[in-house]
This record gives sequence, C-alpha cells and structure tokens, in this order.
Amino acid sequence: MEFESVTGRLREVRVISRPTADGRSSVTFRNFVIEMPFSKTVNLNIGALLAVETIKEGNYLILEVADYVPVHYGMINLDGTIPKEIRDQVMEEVSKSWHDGTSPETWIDVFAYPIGYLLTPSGFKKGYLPPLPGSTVRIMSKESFREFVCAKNGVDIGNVIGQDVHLTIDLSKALIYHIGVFAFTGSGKSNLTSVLVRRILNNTNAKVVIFDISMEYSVLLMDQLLKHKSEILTTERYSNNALDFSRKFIRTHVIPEELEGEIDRIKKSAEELFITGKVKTLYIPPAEQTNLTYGTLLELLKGQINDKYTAFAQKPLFSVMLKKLDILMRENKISKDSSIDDSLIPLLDEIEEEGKKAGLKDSSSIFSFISSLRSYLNLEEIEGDEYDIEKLAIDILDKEESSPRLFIFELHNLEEAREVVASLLEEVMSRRKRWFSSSPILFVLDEAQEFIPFDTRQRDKSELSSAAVEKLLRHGRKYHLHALISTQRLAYLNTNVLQQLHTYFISVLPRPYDRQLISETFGINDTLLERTLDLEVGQWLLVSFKASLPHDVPVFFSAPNNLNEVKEAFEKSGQGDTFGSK
Ligand SMILES: Nc1ncnc2c1ncn2[C@@H]1O[C@H](COP(=O)(O)OP(=O)(O)OP(=O)(O)O)[C@@H](O)[C@H]1O
Repeated sequence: MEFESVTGRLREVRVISRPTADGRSSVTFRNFVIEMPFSKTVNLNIGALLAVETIKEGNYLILEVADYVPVHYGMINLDGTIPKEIRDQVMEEVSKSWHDGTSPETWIDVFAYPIGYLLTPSGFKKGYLPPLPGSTVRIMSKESFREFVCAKNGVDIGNVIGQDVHLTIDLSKALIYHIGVFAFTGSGKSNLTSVLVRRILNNTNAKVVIFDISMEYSVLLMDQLLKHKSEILTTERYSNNALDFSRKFIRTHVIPEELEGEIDRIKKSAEELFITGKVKTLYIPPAEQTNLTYGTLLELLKGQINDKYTAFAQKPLFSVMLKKLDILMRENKISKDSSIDDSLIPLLDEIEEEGKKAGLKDSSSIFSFISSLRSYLNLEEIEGDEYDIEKLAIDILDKEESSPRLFIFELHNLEEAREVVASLLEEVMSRRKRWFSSSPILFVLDEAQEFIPFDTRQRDKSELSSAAVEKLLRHGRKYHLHALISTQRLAYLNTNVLQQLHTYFISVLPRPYDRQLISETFGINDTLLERTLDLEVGQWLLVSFKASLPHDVPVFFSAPNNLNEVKEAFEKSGQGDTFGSK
C-alpha cells in the first residue's frame, strides 16, 4: 500500500445520532476529525481514502473524506462578543497567513468516516477496530486508490473526481443486483442511463428493454439501435412510408440542444430503422379484454366442485381435472398468472375420455366446460397474427445470437404504459420460469415513481405495474432478469424496493428526506451525502453493496457525455462506416 507524503493526526471521534427519515427510530454515525497541515497543494479531496492506526498492531482503519475545512488558531474563539475592531484586525492577519502558507497556526480539519474496511498485514478485510487518537493518518496514493476502488478488467464509466483515475466497474455483477439512478430533474439521469446501456450492450451479453415514457431514448441511443439487432416498439400505426415515419419521429421525440445540428442525420437514421424493419407496432388488446389465466381456471374448477347444482356424478371428474391441472402447473413451473395455452389440450382430451368411459351424457356440464375452454384456446390462435406482448416476450427471451438485443418501448400514455409494463414483465417472468436460461435481460424503468409509486391506485393501473416491478426486483435475480430504475423523487417511490438494489448512482437530491433515506438504506454518512448537493450536471456518487466494485466504497465521479458518443458515431458513419449495422 502506498501513501502520499503528507500525514495528519486523528484528533477527535464524534458520534452523531438523528431520527430516521420516517421518524420511527434513530441512526448513529461515527465522524472522525483529523488535523492535516495546511497547504494549497495537498492532494486531498472529498472521497479520498485515509488509513489510521488502530488498537490492534499492524491493523489500519480505512476512512473516507467527507469534508475538509481550513482552520486558523486565531479565529477559534472569534465570535460576536469580541469587539468589532479587534475582530477585523484578527481576520486581516488570518487572511494574510493563508497566502504565505507557513503560519504554524493554520491547519486543515478533515472530517472522515469509517467505510467498514481494515488494512491488515494480510490485505484488506471487512471490519472495524477503534483507531488510536493522536496517531498518524495517511492519505492513500492515487495508485493504491485505483487498486482498492476500481474493478480489475472492469468497464470505464467516467473519471473519479479529484483523483485523475478512470472509474472501472464490474458491469455484469452490477446488473445482477439491480441498479438505481437517483437525481433531481436535469442532473443527467437519462445521460447516465444511456451511457450504462451502451456499455452493457457492448461489454456483456445482456439484452436491454427500455420503457420510455419521455420519448428520448431512441435519439440518445440511435447509433446503438442501428449497430445492434434492435426494435423500437410503439402502439402507433404508421403508413408504409419511411419518409413519413422519419418526419413524425423528429416531431414526437426529444432532440437535445446539442444534437440540433444533427437533425438530418437523425432523420436519415430513423428512415434506416424503419426500412430495416426495426420499428414495430405492438397490438395491445382493449383494457376490458382480459386473458383467462391458470389461476382463474383453478378457481372455476373449485367453484364447480363446491357448487351444489353440479351433478353428483360429475364432481369426482372435476376433482380429477383439478388435481391433474395442479400437476401440470407444477411440472411445467406454470404460475397462476400465466394465460392458459395449448399445454392444456392433452389434459382436456384425457378428462373428456374419462367422462365418456364413465358414461356421462354428451350434454353434461363437464363436456360443455371443456368445449368452451377449447373455443377460447382456438380464439387465441386466430388473434395471434399481430405482434403482441406474448410475441415480444418470446423475442426478448430468444437466446439465438441473431435475435434482437435492444428494445425501446415508446409509451405516451401513462396508464397504458403501466399495463404494458405489468403484462410484459409477467409474461417474461412466467416464461423464464418454464424455460430457464441464464442469459441476462435488463429492464430499464425511467421515471420509476410512475410505475412503482408510494401510493398505488387501482384506477390508474399503478397497482398492476407496482406488483410486477416489485416481483422483478425481489425474484428476478434467480432468473437472470434485472432492473435499472431511475427517479427524481425517492419520496414518491415505493421504498420497499430500495433494499433490492445493490448499485446506486446518486446526484443532486435537494430534499433532505431523499438523502436521508439513502444514507439509512446504505449506512452512508450524512456528511458525505450532503456533498452530493455540490455536484454538477453529469457528476455522480456511486454506492455499491457487493456489486459493481471490489470493495464497498462510495465514489464520486464524472460520467461521460452520452451525446458526444452519439455524435462520434454519426461522424464515423458520415465517413462511410455504417455503425456496423445489423
Ligand atoms: N456527463 C455529462 N456531461 C455533459 N453533459 C451532460 C452530462 N450529463 C448530462 N448532461 C447534460 O445535461 C442535460 C440534462 O441531462 P439529462 O436529460 O440526462 O437529465 P435528466 O436528469 O434525465 O433530466 P430529466 O429528469 O428532466 O429527464 C442534457 O443537456 C445533457 O446533455
């Protein structure tokens, strides 16, 4: 381990408690105050890592800098009780001393907190040991910082602020444990999400499905749509004319100011997407038309068994049917929410055969019941020509290398968007359970508070989407189905899901409640989260819990500008390189 030449000393340990954001309990943070010599050139930044001797020989506690302030001895007790003239004189002297830089009365108070790691003779270990007050505190060198913080052979997602180090993360692992992007509007959420999506497409084998209610991702990822096998899904119908499509595309999509000079290229690219069949209209059945699910069928059978008007001789056969249905569902891992399908037909044949053998009349209610189920299944087949949720789910789950990798689902209508999210997630999850595969799929939910709101209402369909997204976050990992959720207000989100996310990207969150919630969920010091208020557009705090990084260290970094990457791709395509179009 290498350190900077400047060292400091541990002066104080402060324990700070405050009520939790919901006011139900309290949280406690340990803050350490370290004195460092004052210098304008010291390599000390928010997020720098420090090592301090502990009570156990050879073991150092690792601290992260959350804030630092220059201090002058002459001003410690300089308050309003001192006459103004004297105050002015003292401040004048103090102000000069910063510039000559040699005053023995100046130093830097560094506020740092333990991040849960010890440097031991055998390397880094998780843990905490009390540090020795008054002992030496060292600053980790740039090289050691890189080794401790960044993922080896990881994917570059920007630059660590103040360290001149490229931040590399383990993207595949980040995916596994779901990702959250939280920041106030205009802080760069869509930009970061697009950067992450393009890195995922180019560095992993994951497929990505984006639910876009702001109509921005088809432009932000235009080069990726052209480069990879992809689909833009819409509920609108277009005439069979690429020019009409591209004109409408420009009118209906958000074109960032920085890309206004590229309108012609965007138009041309939209035409190319249309001509190559990458724009698909999705058929969504009318809201009232609900599919008959296995769960409903179970209920119907139970109803027949318990109904006093069901003929006595038929009741055992309904019970056999119920039992066989249960076996079929268990053997094929069919969930109650799945729509009934052709796998039911052998069971219907069998029961019909049994009924005939038992000598039941043709007009028996069990035969009518079976026959109406057959009509329903036939009807489903007839409707099957349109590109619908079921076919889309099949494309998303397709493991063939030639199958699409990027799906951008453009949904203007919020209620419809919630319904689509719910039905697509249910369909994909139930199919994955039946035909397991380990190829990862990432679902991106922008404006996640619209799909998993704190307050769900049946009327606006948020109950449906909330249940489906919660299920994806809780159980998706087992089936290699993952989520990236992005929101501007945590207070409006169903916060039960926060624990399921192991990688957080946080930028400016002006409301204290939102910051407190994050600091409690992840055990990050409040002082460090307060620093996110100083972040500029495109700067982020990355917090990972056993996911993106080799050690759980909160890191401040600047993300690349996604639009530069789009522009670069446009420029290359202008020089004859055609995005490697598929
Ligand atoms: N890393 C970055 N480098 C340079 N510019 C950036 C960066 N991130 C975002 N920006 C710019 O900041 C502006 C806002 O970004 P973006 O649309 O991604 O924010 P947002 O948080 O998604 O906003 P909203 O909540 O309104 O959708 C855009 O013009 C974008 O180009």
